[in-house]
Amino acid sequence: MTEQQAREQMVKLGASFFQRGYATGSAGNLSMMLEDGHLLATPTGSCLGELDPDTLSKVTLDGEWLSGDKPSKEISFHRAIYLNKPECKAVVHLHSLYLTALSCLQGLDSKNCIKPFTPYVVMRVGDVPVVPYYRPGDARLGEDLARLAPHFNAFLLANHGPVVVGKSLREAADNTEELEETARLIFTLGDRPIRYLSDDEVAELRS
Ligand SMILES: O=C(CO)COP(=O)(O)O
Ligand SMILES: [Zn+2]
Repeated sequence: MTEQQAREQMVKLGASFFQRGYATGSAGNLSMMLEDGHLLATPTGSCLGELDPDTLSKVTLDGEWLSGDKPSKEISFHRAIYLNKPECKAVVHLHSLYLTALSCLQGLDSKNCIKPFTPYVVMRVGDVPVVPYYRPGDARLGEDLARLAPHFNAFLLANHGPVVVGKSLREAADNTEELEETARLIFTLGDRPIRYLSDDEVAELRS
């Protein structure tokens, strides 16, 4: 994919998230690795529904701002993931309604906040650890994600929202939607007893 195609894809996926209510206002940020090894990211304060391919931020893996508008304040946690997970080529962070609601619950299992009850989360994403609450932009988000990145494909920032990685921006976006819909199912099911997948059923999906 050329850099221009990458820019256009980021604009298109941002608009798609926004139009379907997964992103609102100026919350959330996207990034992807370009073929030259630099990162393309959404500018700080930008609305995912109104991105401009020509003003997207370009930064080095070391965090040097090369071109475009000022990068997201979360660029350091995006970088921490790329630096610690070589197969990761894209990162999606949203404040989507149901995952953010889930992130505000007390008593989440910090090792995996989504106990499997449908197959796709297991097949596509796996366990989702919880990162403790820090204010947006705090360097500790990057420190914690650096530690977790080698082992997981998605993370829930407590009282904030999801972070999902992928081998492409398309994959990271699809997996974010899968997780968001799963969180929606959790709230839809409410207090009704859930038949969780058994250990054998989960193992079969992972094999
Ligand atoms: O989601 C956000 C902070 O966590 C949005 O921040 P940016 O506008 O700087 O990307
Ligand atoms: Zn955020």
